[in-house]
Amino acid sequence: MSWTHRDEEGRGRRRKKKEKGRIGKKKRKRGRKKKGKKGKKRKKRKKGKKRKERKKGKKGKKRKKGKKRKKGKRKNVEECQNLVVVEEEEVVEEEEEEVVEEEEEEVVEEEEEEEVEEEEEEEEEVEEVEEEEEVQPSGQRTKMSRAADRLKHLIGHLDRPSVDIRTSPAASLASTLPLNFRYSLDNSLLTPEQRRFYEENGFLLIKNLVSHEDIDRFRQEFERICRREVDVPGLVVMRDVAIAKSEFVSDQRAVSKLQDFQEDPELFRFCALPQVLEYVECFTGPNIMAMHTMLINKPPDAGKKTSRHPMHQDLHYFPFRPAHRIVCAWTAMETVNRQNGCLVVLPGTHTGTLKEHDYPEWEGGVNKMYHGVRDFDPAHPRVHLEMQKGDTVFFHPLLIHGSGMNQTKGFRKAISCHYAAAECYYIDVKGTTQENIEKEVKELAHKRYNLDHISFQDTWAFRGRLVKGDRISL
Ligand SMILES: CCCCCCCCCCCCCCCCC(=O)SCCNC(=O)CCNC(=O)[C@H](O)C(C)(C)COP(=O)(O)OP(=O)(O)OC[C@H]1O[C@@H](n2cnc3c(N)ncnc32)[C@H](O)[C@@H]1OP(=O)(O)O
Ligand SMILES: O=C(O)CCC(=O)C(=O)O
Repeated sequence: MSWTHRDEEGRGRRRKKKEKGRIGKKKRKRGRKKKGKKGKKRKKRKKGKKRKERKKGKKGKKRKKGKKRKKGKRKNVEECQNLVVVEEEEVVEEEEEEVVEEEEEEVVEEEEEEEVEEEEEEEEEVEEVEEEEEVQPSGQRTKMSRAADRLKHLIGHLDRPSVDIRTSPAASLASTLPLNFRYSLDNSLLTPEQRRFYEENGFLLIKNLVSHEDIDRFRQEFERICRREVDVPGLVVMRDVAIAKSEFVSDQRAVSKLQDFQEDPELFRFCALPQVLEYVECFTGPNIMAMHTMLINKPPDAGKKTSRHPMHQDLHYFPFRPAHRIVCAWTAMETVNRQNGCLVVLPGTHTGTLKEHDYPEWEGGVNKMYHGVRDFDPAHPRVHLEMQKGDTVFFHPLLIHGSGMNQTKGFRKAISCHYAAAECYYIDVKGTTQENIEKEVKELAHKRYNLDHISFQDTWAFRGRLVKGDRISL
């Protein structure tokens, strides 16, 4: 079963296939684009009355939509199944259902879902509704079928102009984005399907994105660091809690994670790889900061399950916003699977809020700063992201995720970077659920660097590096 959206190598082939099916859609799209601005304005005036009438009828319509809304939700899970491995039995049944679904039915579902969204967002999207009606050159509506009309509207959504990320006031970033494309920006890289997948699930897996040659170089550099052949300023070396107090071994067996390798030119190359950045840009926009870097060397579990990473949301660690302009790129440096503790994600949780985090009550102890979400729905479908060397997953900082125990004898390696739009802004976490991590980070800064008055925000400003465009507010 395939669980990725795209294999880089297979990209061209699949695109061609899709293109074929989209010819009709494209024609309609072109028709709309040809409309001039004057025509649009004339239409706007005429449509004012229509809008009022629509709003009048909206309340009654909304009540009827309850059933359809449910259907839309189910579809999110189904789409996810098409692209990822889902173990839950229930979900497998749903997947089988989907296999027998006709293409036609899918289109109708899309239309229905779109209709629900359309109504929910009608207030903000008046402009777009107008644009849809302007497709007719004569000013009169053609006899286009209702279904085709809706499909055209959907295409209109996929074809939105870029969302403009401004430097200030930062708060406007969150409020001005259309709800249905809240988590990604207009771009020419993601297919509508990929974009929709990220919007609905909060992650996107791209196969074979980073070359084996690059990964081998990162591995060699990691080994050199472990052998202490290179000294990297600012680097934080973590040992698993199970071995932290044991005798020092000066090789990779003693290191479970490297953090903050921004001053290591070889490892930091990962953060600036063009093929990674082009995906990152779909979420952050063109001004990109690499805020946090890690090379994770998940050790074989010493029998106390300390190699697990509790379920968490990365945003818990970040005093900057907005969340939807932050993204993590996590690349497998070898095969990662359930045996050696692959990533586990709860699809769709990125649409929720930041939850309270604290140390999990694990018998075998837990690594420093490894906070877990206090409560999440244990029945939420889980997706195990099994990946091959070079595969890269991009995920949202509110997505609840973690990783399992490494039950093998090998060290499971991955390299990652958290990126943020340089336009993001720092927030004060006082009085929020992030106060506990703020306290720990400040203590660590004091202990390591003797920095007494450094703020939580400054620990990030100090470590962040620009990788593309201009450094703005971060
Ligand atoms: C300019 C200021 C810079 C400040 C640096 C801030 C770092 C902030 C990290 C933020 C992470 C953001 C991540 C976002 C992405 C999502 C995630 O990855 S979630 C997980 C995030 N957390 C971490 O990655 C932290 C992991 N922990 C570590 O890296 C290390 O534990 C450590 C915090 C670096 C340990 O540092 P330090 O206190 O300097 O360690 P030691 O001096 O070696 O040991 C002190 C003490 O603690 C014991 N110990 C050592 N390692 C561990 C461990 N892994 N778990 C538990 N305890 C550990 C050690 O035995 C010593 O104990 P003692 O009793 O004092 O002898
Ligand atoms: O690599 C892992 O095991 C977990 C990484 C993770 O959860 C993270 O980067 O936030």
